Amino acid sequence: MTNKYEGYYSGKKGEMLNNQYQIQKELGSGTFGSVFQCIDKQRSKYVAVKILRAIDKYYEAGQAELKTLIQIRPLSCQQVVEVLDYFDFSGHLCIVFPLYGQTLLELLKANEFRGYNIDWTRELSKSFLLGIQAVHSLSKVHTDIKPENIMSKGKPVSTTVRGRVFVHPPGADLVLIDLGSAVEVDKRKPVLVCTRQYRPPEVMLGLDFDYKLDVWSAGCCMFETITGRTLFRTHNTVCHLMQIQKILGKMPVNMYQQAAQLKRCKEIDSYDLQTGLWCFPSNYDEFEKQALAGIKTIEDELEGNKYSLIHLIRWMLRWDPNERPTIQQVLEHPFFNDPPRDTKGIQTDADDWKDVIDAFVNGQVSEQDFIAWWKKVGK
Ligand SMILES: Nc1ncnc2c1ncn2[C@@H]1O[C@H](COP(=O)(O)OP(=O)(O)OP(=O)(O)O)[C@@H](O)[C@H]1O
Repeated sequence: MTNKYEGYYSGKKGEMLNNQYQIQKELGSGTFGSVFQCIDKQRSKYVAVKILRAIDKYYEAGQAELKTLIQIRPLSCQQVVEVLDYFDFSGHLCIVFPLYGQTLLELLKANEFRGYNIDWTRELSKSFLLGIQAVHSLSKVHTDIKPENIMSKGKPVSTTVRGRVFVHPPGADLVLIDLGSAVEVDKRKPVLVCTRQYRPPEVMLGLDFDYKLDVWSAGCCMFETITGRTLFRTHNTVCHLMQIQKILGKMPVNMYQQAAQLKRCKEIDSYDLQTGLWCFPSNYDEFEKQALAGIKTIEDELEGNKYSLIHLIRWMLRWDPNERPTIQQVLEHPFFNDPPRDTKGIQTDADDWKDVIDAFVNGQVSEQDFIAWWKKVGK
């Protein structure tokens, strides 16, 4: 039955869709529709059926998602959701996917938000970055990279390491889902895309965005994978920009100048041109002040981890999208070539390299020079 006002389909257990898919239970729902676990009666296997809302704009969004899914199929990328079938059912566009395990958010929750160790973080990140790379190869920006849109392919398993149980995907197989917000890079419009916590500054400022939007969001997801914590926790744009400022330092003035010229950012008055700082808006919540006080620099937040990871996340989280690496550069970063290490041994390389780190943080060493040095010292 369709909810007349919101257009969601409320599927009942046992109901047949398209004479082939029998509904078992609802797996989740989002802005665009609901996802049900079903049994494919023809192939005798479980599948996930996304039933788009029966409202024109969501039907059209579903068609756009389908188009991207079909375009990406020839790449045979194992890290992007696969489309198995699609059909119209009572005015709802339905898309059939393999049944995956749990979202990265659910996995982090199952581990009580303790985060994964560095070796798991490397493998899990590589997996979803390859998914993003496939989307970018179609000249599209995903625009909604977040732990809820990254899923374990298989049913998660529990492993005990030194008395501690942790839940993880079998292998490190993750898959990027929800291509419903993907936009062609040439046809993108300066609209408010991306889920709040993973939204980069250029989107908040109303500037044009491109592939580097996904790089920012992926950096936030990598931070969350290693720490178990969401990097930016706020619902207010200015407070969000202030949190970024606390972590990364001052926003480049040219970004303010562009935003002021384009006049798409209604919070622009909270930027103080004299000090070059974002300042609390009049409508901020006391909670926002506390959240800001709890924020440290990336180096402090990730203290105790290998510097290659700290360096990479810092690079992915540059204010200026032009200074962020491409997904290709991310995947080629030394972090992904580090030999796996046991959690006990990883402590920190940072002490050995303090001078180079300081030079990088102070802007005296460029990314390229840093990587060249890195390769030279055999890392
Ligand atoms: N193939 C799948 N297997 C198992 N569960 C799935 C699958 N696809 C989606 N889900 C579940 O359904 C939820 C919603 O899916 P999806 O993100 O595609 O919907 P949406 O309406 O586009 O959401 P959003 O509002 O985030 O854009 C997911 O977070 C996940 O929990």
